[in-house]
Amino acid sequence: KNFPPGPRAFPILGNLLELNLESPIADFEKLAKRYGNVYSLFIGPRPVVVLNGLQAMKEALVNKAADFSGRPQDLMVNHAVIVKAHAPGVVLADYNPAWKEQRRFGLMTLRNFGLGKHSMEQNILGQTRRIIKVLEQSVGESMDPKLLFHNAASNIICQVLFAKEFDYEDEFMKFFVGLFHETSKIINGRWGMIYDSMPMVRNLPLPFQRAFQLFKASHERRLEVLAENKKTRVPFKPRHFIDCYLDELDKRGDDGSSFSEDQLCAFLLDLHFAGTDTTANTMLAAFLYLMNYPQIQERCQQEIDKVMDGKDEANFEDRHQMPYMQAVIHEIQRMANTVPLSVFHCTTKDTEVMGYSIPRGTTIIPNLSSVLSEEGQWKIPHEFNPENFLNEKGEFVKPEAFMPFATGPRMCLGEGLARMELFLITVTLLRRFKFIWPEDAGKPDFTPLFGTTQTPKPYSVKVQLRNNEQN
Ligand code: HEM
Repeated sequence: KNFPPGPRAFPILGNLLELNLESPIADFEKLAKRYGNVYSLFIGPRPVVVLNGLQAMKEALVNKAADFSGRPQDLMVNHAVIVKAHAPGVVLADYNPAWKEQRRFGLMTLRNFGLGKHSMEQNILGQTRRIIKVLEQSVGESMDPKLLFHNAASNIICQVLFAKEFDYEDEFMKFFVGLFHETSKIINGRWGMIYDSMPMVRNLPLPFQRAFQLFKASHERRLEVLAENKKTRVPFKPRHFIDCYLDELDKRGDDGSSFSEDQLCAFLLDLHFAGTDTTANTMLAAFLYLMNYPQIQERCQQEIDKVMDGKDEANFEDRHQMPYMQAVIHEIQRMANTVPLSVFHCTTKDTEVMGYSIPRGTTIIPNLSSVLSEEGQWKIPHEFNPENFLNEKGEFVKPEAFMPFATGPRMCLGEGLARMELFLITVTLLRRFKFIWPEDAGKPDFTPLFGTTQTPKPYSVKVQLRNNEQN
């Protein structure tokens, strides 16, 4: 009763046949025009409510945060990623004291382990130097930057988690970057939909079993990393996230808290997965736009040259002197729309949003995409234009509708790290190179490939060394 309106559902598949599963974003937009900013759908037998626009998003995720911050528990992603049921990690954990405890620990540890401090900057700049080396070898030639950014993002988070970086050809690196890529495709694709809609097929030897195998194998690898670190660990002299977590376990003993080695293993995967694909795909979008808007790229470089004059390396504080660069990076995030439907939420009790009643246990899709291009919230909602983040004095301003990291208590835990990466990598690369869209590349296609994390269609870059003093 008083459930949000939506299209009529068919048995078994619900509304799946009406959605373009290659990318349902445009269909979601059409449905909002027809039914309003809060509407319902059936994904298979499961009712879901889609939230669109800033007002609905704020009412649900911020004002009624406790009602809307659960996570659905019986999707393929839960079954595949969570190898031990009692240790769900953070991303997929339901809204409960265990999640809160783990999240608080994660945030605090990321902060203490150098966010905003020198060590995290050095970590990011170190990986950027590796990118530079590869790009220098390709001056004048076209090259696909995809793995470059994935490897860099993976190494940055591995440094935080267990103080290790890997060669791009290393088996461990290839395994994890491949795991993220392959399992996202399965979970977000047709096989994931079939698994979620038809419980009777779940045990059949269908292609989605591959995702289960890969996550199990990744669990074994995480156990190996943990065992290796335990051999050299000195209690209460933490070197990285794993040590901090083990110290916390020692401190707590058997206090009945949610801390355990299994939880640590789940947390490692969460941070590695969530911290790799998101940042790397945003970086890919960044260079796609910068190459195809050469005047914007040049204006960034002028600002960078001015602020960096006489300095060897950028630091995160430099952003305050670079309003244009800040505007460009935020505009890239707005257009990249990297996590378009957030991570699905779930209601924790019977509740209401925008006047509609939503029963407990309803899956909620926060359509972040709808807010990032919402008319009325942006000066130029449907175009790539840094003016969206600049006032008349040329100062950087961040509109409330900028929520690529979502909002509310479940908001991205890695926002601080991600923002630092996007700034330092982009500024450092733009200072050294001019990025050119290859002559034979045809017209750019900005429409991303859909997924929990969207990525630009494959493309190539060409770089030229810039003639500043640094070169
Ligand atoms: C541009 C980069 C990134 C974007 C756009 C992004 C976006 C998001 C979004 C939309 C969510 C879902 C929030 C919700 O459920 O309401 C999320 C959750 C999360 N992100 Fe990120 N993220 C990025 C980078 C990172 C990085 C670098 C890390 C790791 C250090 C990270 C770790 C997490 C975790 C652990 C969660 C789950 C939080 C929870 O459930 O409490 N993310 N992120």
